Amino acid sequence: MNNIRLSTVQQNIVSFDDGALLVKASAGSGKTRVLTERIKRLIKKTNRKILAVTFTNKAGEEMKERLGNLEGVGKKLFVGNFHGFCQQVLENHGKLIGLTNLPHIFEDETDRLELIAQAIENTPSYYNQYITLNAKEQRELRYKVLDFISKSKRNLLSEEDLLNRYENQELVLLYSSYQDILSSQNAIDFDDLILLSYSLFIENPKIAALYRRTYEYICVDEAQDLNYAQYQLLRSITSNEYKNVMMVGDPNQSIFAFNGSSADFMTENFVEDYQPTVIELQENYRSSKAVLQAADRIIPNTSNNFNNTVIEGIFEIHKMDNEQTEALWVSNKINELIHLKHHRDIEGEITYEKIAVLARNKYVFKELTNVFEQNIIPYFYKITPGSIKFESKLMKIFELSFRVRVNPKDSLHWIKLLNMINEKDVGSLSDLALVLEKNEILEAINVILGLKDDGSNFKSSLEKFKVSISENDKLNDDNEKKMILNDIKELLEHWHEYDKKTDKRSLLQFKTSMALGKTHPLSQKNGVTLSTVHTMKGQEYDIVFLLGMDDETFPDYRAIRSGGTEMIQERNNAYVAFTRSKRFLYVTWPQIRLMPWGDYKHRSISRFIREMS
Ligand SMILES: Nc1ncnc2c1ncn2[C@@H]1O[C@H](COP(=O)(O)OP(=O)(O)OP(=O)(O)O)[C@@H](O)[C@H]1O
Repeated sequence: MNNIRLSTVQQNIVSFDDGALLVKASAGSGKTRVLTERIKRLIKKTNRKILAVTFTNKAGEEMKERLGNLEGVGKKLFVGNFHGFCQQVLENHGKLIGLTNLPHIFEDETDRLELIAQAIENTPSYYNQYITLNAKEQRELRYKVLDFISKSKRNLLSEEDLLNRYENQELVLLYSSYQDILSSQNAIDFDDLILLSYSLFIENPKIAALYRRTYEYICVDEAQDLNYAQYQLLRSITSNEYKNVMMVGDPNQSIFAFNGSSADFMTENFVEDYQPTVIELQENYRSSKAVLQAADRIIPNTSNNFNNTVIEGIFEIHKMDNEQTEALWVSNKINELIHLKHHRDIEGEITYEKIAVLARNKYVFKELTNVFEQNIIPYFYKITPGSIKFESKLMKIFELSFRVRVNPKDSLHWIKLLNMINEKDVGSLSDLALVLEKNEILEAINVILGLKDDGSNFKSSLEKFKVSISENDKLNDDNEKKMILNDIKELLEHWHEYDKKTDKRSLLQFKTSMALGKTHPLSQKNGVTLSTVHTMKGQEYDIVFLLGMDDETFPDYRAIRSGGTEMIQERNNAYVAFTRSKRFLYVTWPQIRLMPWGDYKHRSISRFIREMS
């Protein structure tokens, strides 16, 4: 990797000095590569710091890994996503906006929806209508309110702005009620992290100036994914006189519009506000000719130079009778490739780890995983890093108790905990320990009560707990025991990741780091990767299967209904899927699909594929 010779255009980006820079780069053109090389150079050059914003923790970690043990990396560079950066801003200066205790993050959507239900209950005018609705309508309404709150925050609107702007004052009342509940539990959501940091910079220009002085250079990767709040946050730090901002992105890979992202912040606002030098990177270094020609038929003229590509590669489209035959075909093809071992287009031996199966949504994998299990093909789901999703009941109880331990005001999870163990009228974790009979639940609670705030006995306590569970003869459900042990192992892996990256440890900070997805072990798992396209952003595999390319699955039926931006995003999504492949790309679609409500439906080929021919 380090021996790669950069092209002249890539070199120009790496050696770019002061001023604003916009790098518009198509898929596989080496964006991440040049960004890393430029940061490497700037670290050596500057006495101050560099802020590198990535959109996924994985991208950040990869960047750190590529920078290796270069002197100064630890001290001179902040790499992370916006949420991680804001968390640090609030940790250091939150007091200035009244945050005496650092709030806890409620990262799960299901938790936030529950708070919405509480907020509705607290708002009588709304509640009276709400209870007349059926369960499905109530659920839709909770989502609608959550969406309204999230959108308002992403547009940096204060409650006062909302009151002036919206006729539907009840929605605004719900917003206030939701915020009150959050703050009574000393909690915030992800959108608040950005909103609060933005307010902090706007209300305290001296702090913004301090950040300007601290960070001599700011680099934003995947800048096509910026949303309004993130862009304004950057503006609030940089103000008008600061120009050393670099943005790198690809408008054709913009696929998060549903989160308020738009490539316009990079291609229009940034250009207008900072007047950057613009450099385009178009040569694709990743993919074979076959893959590039196919991608070019999804979105034409993105990477013009594929005629120079020497590796031929494979692109095939296969029509299947139904989902079973589709899954079987993929599984057989994988076996065939594995047995082949070598192919002149692929460097090294063909292994399961070089293969990914992508789909528009995770439901498409159902048949495939059955067939993989029967044919003993190892696989794993790639998930967006976040908190651990424990499988065993005991560790779910552990997790709820841990949340309450680090945030005693967290009544949402406290009530969930009591419901889960059928207890009521208990006020605290230590009281709970007094009323529980002697079993593994009590043991879990005692482990949590025994943890020191600075986390110094976290590892040893969890290891002891693990031994005790494995020796517990009363746990006679072998499956549950296995799940508990797996869950503890996973928790310890997260602790390990946290521990190795942190100097000043604490239980609270560990919980926050998990919520921010910073503690996910990066190690590649064994087997074929299954992933939705959104989760596969920025990754590459030698062999890619794109499963379920029937119309209304990909593009998604809702996008077809809405048209406009949503369909552009769907096409971008297909483009991202195609360009993840380095060498071989196989697209499949079933002519009959089992629908979620239980009947079979005839399908036609995805319009994106049909239009290619
Ligand atoms: N000058 C070069 N010569 C050879 N290979 C290169 C060169 N630049 C980049 N590459 C390789 O091309 C591939 C794509 O690079 P990288 O991941 O940086 O691209 P990207 O633009 O970030 O991709 P995407 O946006 O599609 O995720 C990598 O395998 C990288 O090592």
